Amino acid sequence: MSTPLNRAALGLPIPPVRLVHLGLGAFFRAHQAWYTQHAETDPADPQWGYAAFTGRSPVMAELLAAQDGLYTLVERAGDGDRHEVIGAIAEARAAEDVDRLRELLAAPGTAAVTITVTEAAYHLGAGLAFDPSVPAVAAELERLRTGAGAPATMAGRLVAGLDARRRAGAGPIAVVPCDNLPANGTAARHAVQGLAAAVDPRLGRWVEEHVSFVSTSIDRITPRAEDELAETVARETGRTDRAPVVTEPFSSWVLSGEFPAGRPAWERAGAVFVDDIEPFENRKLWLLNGAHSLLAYAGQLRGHSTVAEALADPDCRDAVEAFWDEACAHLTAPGLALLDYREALLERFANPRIAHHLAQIAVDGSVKLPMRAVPVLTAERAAGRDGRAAARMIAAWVAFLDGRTQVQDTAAEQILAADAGPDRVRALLGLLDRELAGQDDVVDLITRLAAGLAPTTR
Ligand SMILES: NC(=O)c1ccc[n+]([C@@H]2O[C@H](COP(=O)([O-])OP(=O)(O)OC[C@H]3O[C@@H](n4cnc5c(N)ncnc54)[C@H](O)[C@@H]3O)[C@@H](O)[C@H]2O)c1
Ligand SMILES: O=P(O)(O)OC[C@@H](O)[C@@H](O)[C@H](O)[C@H](O)CO
Repeated sequence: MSTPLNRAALGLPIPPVRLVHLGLGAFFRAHQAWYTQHAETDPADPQWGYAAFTGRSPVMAELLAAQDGLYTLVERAGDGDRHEVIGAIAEARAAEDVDRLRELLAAPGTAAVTITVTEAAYHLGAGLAFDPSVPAVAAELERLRTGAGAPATMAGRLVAGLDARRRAGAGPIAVVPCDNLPANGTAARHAVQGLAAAVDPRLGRWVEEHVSFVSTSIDRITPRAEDELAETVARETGRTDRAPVVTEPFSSWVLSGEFPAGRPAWERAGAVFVDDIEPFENRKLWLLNGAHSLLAYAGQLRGHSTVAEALADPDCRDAVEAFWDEACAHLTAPGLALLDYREALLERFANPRIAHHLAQIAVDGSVKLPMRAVPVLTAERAAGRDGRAAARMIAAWVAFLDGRTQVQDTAAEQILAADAGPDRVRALLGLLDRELAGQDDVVDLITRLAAGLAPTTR
């Protein structure tokens, strides 16, 4: 018989809320919440707690609220599992509870807001810039200006909360995006400050002066939990947990920026604070996430369903190694230890006990490939080479999309509307990078590579 998961039974105090999170998904619970718990000096008297809001569906908030914000983090190594109850979430809230978000941000004790809402949810335009003509942004602007309807996007909700903080005179705060975007602090600033300024220039100026947007490079492979995880946890721990998370043992967090209202001592848990984050970001986004996207499309075309399966296929593995060779030519900062990094990635990807589904990684390719394939392809071309390994990632995406009637992508409409004729590759490439789409030799190369990757040639 298993026992319920609650604070009274485990003798776990509720930490005071001094942090807010937007996007209560698996990664936040495996990463930022874990770092926060491990930053405490006295687990019996924690100093930093989270109020965490879902991004869309309220389900995770309901599940966690029913177990006092507690959940089991399963660290899954190749040779076994380690279970830990995480207590850093003091409050779990539905995304719609914007009144509570306003209240929390208006409190001077709230020091930082972390974010994991997926790359697409920043709703940025070309060059990751603020663009009021993006439909989700235009609709949010209308709601915020007229008050007709509650804010419904990450940036809109944050702008509403920051406005409450300004009115309360609660002082400066840090915003810490933890999504896989390059210069994610700048991207978050564009999304939030851009929207604030468009709603009210005074609010825009306040955000500029009082909000520190911290850039981060975040890493811990955290796949969607399998249905049977709750059962396994009950068997192993003797506790009923309706919201466990599975993750790998490895974790890394590199941050760059100011925390004007303080922060947990995340460095106690291994976080690293740097002045120049770009080389770390590019190493992670190109080598890890780039390889993931390549495997997601090329691997599924060859009939594989997980990262480990695809990596075991020599054809996919060679494509990854070739892409890494190209990317590494442009990772020239000292101290990146690229050979060790690549070796460690191969080991992490091959973890046979982590079922990281390629279908999950394949979502939103139109948003991810501009950060994972395009920079390497562009850099290779600038160096006088054709960038064929990076082009192959794009070709695999094109071949993967071929003939589909449904696509999980924020640009699904444009993808499905792309003409099936000779201009198809150019149209799809145009969704990733307009300049590359204007270059005939790039379009030809991707067309040829895609033809060689079609599922029928498996
Ligand atoms: N899972 C990982 O291994 C990992 C590692 C590093 C970084 N990340 C970053 O974290 C993000 C979330 O990953 P996850 O594993 O937690 O996914 P998840 O599906 O478990 O959670 C996603 C969260 O984002 C919210 N969300 C999704 N679309 C949204 C939208 N349009 N507007 C507002 N909120 C939205 C969801 O409601 C949910 O709270 C990734 O997209 C990535 O940028 C993930
Ligand atoms: O989370 P996404 O959708 O941005 O990308 C899918 C994976 O590449 C990603 O989740 C990695 O597993 C993660 O970035 C590892 O730290």
